[in-house]
Amino acid sequence: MRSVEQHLSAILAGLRPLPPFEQHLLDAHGHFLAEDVAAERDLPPFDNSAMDGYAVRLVDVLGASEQNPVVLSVEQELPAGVAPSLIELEPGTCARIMTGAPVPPGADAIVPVEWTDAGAAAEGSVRISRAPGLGQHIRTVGEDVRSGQVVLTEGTRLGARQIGLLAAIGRDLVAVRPAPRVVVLSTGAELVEPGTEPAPGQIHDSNSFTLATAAKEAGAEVYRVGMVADDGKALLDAIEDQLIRADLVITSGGVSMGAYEVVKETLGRLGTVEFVKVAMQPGMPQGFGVIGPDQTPIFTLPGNPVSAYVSFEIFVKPALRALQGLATREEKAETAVTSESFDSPEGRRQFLRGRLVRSADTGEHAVTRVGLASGSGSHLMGGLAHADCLIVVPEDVTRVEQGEQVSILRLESA
Ligand SMILES: Nc1nc2c(c(=O)[nH]1)N[C@H]1C(S)=C(S)[C@@H](COP(=O)(O)OP(=O)(O)OC[C@H]3O[C@@H](n4cnc5c(N)ncnc54)[C@H](O)[C@@H]3O)O[C@H]1N2
Ligand code: MOO
Repeated sequence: MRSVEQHLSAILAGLRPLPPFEQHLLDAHGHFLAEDVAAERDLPPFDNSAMDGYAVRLVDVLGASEQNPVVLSVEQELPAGVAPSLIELEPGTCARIMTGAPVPPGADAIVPVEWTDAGAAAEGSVRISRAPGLGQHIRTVGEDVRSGQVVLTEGTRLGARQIGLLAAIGRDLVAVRPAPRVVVLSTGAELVEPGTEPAPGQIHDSNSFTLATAAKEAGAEVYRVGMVADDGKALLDAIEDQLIRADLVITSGGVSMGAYEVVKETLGRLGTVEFVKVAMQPGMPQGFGVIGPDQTPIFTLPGNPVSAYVSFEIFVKPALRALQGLATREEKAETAVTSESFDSPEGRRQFLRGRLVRSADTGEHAVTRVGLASGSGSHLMGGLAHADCLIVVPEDVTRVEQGEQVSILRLESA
């Protein structure tokens, strides 16, 4: 049997990041940057006012107070957007200025309009009753971002705040990784679509829904094909039809030891997909390889619903990250104290469904505690839906006692 690490390494060795492409800002949203972005100009690009008020020479207004106001003649009018042909502020004068307007040469502080009579007393002059500090209310050139500074690094996911920064420094196009296009199909003669009444012996296909939405949560663009009959030709035809729009294919079912293991039998014959046993529970029977003219990677996950999901978390998610040019796992290893005792199979890494327990009094947990969300059966979907982490029990541990530290992997929810 292969270890989890050996199988993951074998998978990652066969994957390259998808080629980057240039996108307009709005379309780049949600994608990962494929370049370091440096600012081509300073931000703010020029000294400008943070207040509606009056640009002054500080020496002219020092000591101004309600009792001893200073009166200055208003020689300039500076709305935001004025051309930079600014005139030097003469001593004893000031400029009426709006928020965002460039500060004229000579001015070294802004008096907010609230500290003045707004020119009410006499035409062409303003009465100032309070002095600002040196440079007060002036936003200086480059104080936010310097020209040449790297503002966002490769691998950053572009959300609203990052897109806003790119726009602020004047970028309209950025190189990003495309969302991997993932095709999901399920095999099994017993499967029917949700919303239809299963005949005796039939069950609803849940794997293709779990896997499609998990792939979407991991940043993929997903095509759920649904169910394919347990027939080798139908399976190959369905996969070949889909390859045109796939950067990655995921199947579930048909990979263990049964008499009708269509995936294993059909893809095994191609010689490019390897079927192995991995020392884990759930998720022991695994397949990975490439298929078609473009050597599209394909995962053949086990059919048991929890096995398929755990296999996705442990193997497919890192692969989707690799296709997007990212390090394989984002999360740091965490630990928690178990509130229950349980057994674990020898020689296999067990991934149990866990639920973090919040302390009733504070709502905080200085020590993270975790309980079981369900038993370890690979068919128990109810418990999986209520889990918020996987408890990871090493291969050589067969018993965990209540109160012991265990490793956990947090599960994301939409
Ligand atoms: N003799 C052995 N039997 C089994 C072994 C083994 O080593 N020797 N391994 C077991 C383990 S572990 C797993 S996991 C499963 C893997 O089975 P397959 O990948 O071949 O999947 P199926 O046989 O098609 O289905 C297994 C189980 O899951 C249900 N299923 C399948 N697809 C779906 C779906 N899309 N939605 C919901 N449920 C699905 C299916 O009905 C079966 O109950 O093999 C064990 N057996
Ligand atoms: O290894 Mo299977 O995936 O436990 O149910």
